[in-house]
Order: sequence, then structure tokens, then C-alpha cells
Amino acid sequence: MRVVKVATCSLNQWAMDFDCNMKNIKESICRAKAAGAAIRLGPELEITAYGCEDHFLEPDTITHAWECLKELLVGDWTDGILCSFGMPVMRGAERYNCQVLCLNRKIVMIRPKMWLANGGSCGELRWFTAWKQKEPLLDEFLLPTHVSEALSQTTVPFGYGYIQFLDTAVAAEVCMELFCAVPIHPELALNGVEVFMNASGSNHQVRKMDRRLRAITGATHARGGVYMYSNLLGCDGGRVYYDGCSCIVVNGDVVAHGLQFSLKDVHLVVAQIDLDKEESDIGMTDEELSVCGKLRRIFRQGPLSMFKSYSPEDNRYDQRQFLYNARWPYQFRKIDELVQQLNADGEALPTSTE
Ligand SMILES: NC(=O)CC[C@H](N)C(=O)O
Repeated sequence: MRVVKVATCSLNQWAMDFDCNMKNIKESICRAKAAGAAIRLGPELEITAYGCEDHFLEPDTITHAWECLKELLVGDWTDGILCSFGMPVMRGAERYNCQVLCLNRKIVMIRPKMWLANGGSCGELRWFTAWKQKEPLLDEFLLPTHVSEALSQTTVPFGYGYIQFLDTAVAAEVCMELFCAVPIHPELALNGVEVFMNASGSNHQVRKMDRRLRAITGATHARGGVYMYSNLLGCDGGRVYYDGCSCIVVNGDVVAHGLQFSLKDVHLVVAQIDLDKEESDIGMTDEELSVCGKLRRIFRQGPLSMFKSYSPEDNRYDQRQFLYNARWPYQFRKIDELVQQLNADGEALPTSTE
């Protein structure tokens, strides 16, 4: 059995208020560790806050983000827990909206956002470049000198990829990438990724939570997996309000859901997941399983995976029980025949407990 406890959170971050943001981030890590979580996911651009707007264009903003990350990495914050931190990163002349994945005082990978949110209240194209590089998918990134000296780490993989642990694979999908026409998670799932970490900066709109949940449950319903969703909370200095609702979804079922409109600065959502149950539950067809099952753990896959838990909602429009012949005449006839045959053979059938 592969059991893992995961923690996601909603944080009330403020643009450029690094002290406040760090306080909330540290609090969320403390509580995730106290809960026994092996993974802690924070919201999009949590170190600077999402709504820095043209402050993203100032090199200082990025430098301070690195200073904060360094502070988290030289302390014991990431000891024994995979942490995904959201912050802007400069690579050459380009600025990227990134998830920085850290474990045991090292940066494991930097994952730049590949589909930026633009339009509506989002204007990411003004501040960031989307990572579209295909070859190689993962490049080496030279860490800023003060960070590499502090961490004794010079480079880190930068780009599109996932982390393969001994017992499972984990990857980031950044906010919009879940909702775009060609989302990232299907390809990751087919490569064996079971745990998806979505860091979001999603502002409140009426019925938007419904849209988010449809996307998240849909993502894991078809291919299976654990989907961790983290969203910001409150106003961050811009013109929008983020409504939290961080959640954890397993194979299309919501197993933990944080509050919407919470007034807390840190709202942690934790769930314990049995990854083997996750694999035996997924609803893929046998043909799909024969392809992706090879990349996952093929001996765990099988026709039982077609069965899922039902809710009364699922059956609302399901009229099948009224359409097919539920009297089972063939089956009862067969039972009768068997009983007659057993009687003829002289075997006594127990008819009562007396
Ligand atoms: N930060 C983003 O990528 C936002 C994506 C999308 N517009 C949402 O609100 O959820």
C-alpha cells in the first residue's frame, strides 16, 4: 500500500509584502508538517503575490523573491517535505511565472508556466513569457550566485517535466494550464504522473468554483490521480478578490475542500491518499490502460478499475433499471436446474438452520 498525506493551502498574500507572504508560507509549511504531509503546495506566485502588476517588471521584485526562497531553503522548512513555491524567475531576458519545487534544502526543478492567463482580469502576457520550448523540454538553469552559494547547488532543471520518486511521480500544472484547450495533465498522466499540483491565482466570479471543480474532477476522473489545487485568498492589492477553495480530488472525487471566502490568512487542506486505491479505481478503458498502464504499474491495473463509487446524483438521469428486464428469468431458471440436479444426485440441500 502506498499511502501519502498531501497538504494544499489558501494564503492571504499581499503584493510586494514579502514579510507577510513569508509569514503565511512558513505557517502553512509548519501546519503541513504537523499534519504529517509529504507534499505542501502553495498558490501561484505566493512569494510576491499574484497582483504585483508592473512591479513584476522591476528586477528587485525577482531578487527579493530569490532572497525569500533562499531563506526557506537554508532553514529546515523543506526537510522531509516536497514544497512547491510560486514565484517569478528571470531566465536570460525573459521573465517566467514559475513553480519552484524544493525538497531537503535543494531546488529539484523549476517549472515555468506554459499557458499564460490573459484577458478578463488577468494580463500575464504583459509581465511573463510562456514556456513553449520543445527541445529540450528541460534545460539547465544557473542559479543566482547568492542562492547557489547558500545552497551549494549551481544549477537546476528548468522547463516541462515531472519528478519521479521511487514510489510515485509528481508534477506541477499551473492554474490556467488546467483550463486551456490543450491541458498539460493528460500527457503527464500517460507518463505515469499520479500526483498533480495546481498552484492558482484565480479570482472570484459567480459560479467559478463550479467551473474549477468540473475541470479538476474531469481531469482525474478520466485518467485517475490525485489533484491538489491551491488558490490565493483575499485581495492582494490589485482589483480582484481571490476566493480560496483549495481542494484535493482523487479519481474525480473531492476528498477535501477548503472554505470559500475564508477570513483566515492561512487555510490548510490535508488529505491522506492511498495511491494503490487510486490506481485500482481509475476509469480508463482497457485499451488506454494497455498503453499508459505500462508506464504506471501494470500489475495493479485491470477490469476492476472500471468500477467507481456512485452518488445519487449520478443516477438522476439513469433510466436503465426501468428499461431492461430485471426479472432475471434465465438466471433463476439456471438456479432451479441446479437445485433439481443436486436433488436428483441425492445431495441434501440445507433448507433451514434447524
Ligand atoms: N492565474 C490564472 O492562470 C487564472 C486562470 C483563470 N482565468 C482562473 O481564474 O482560474
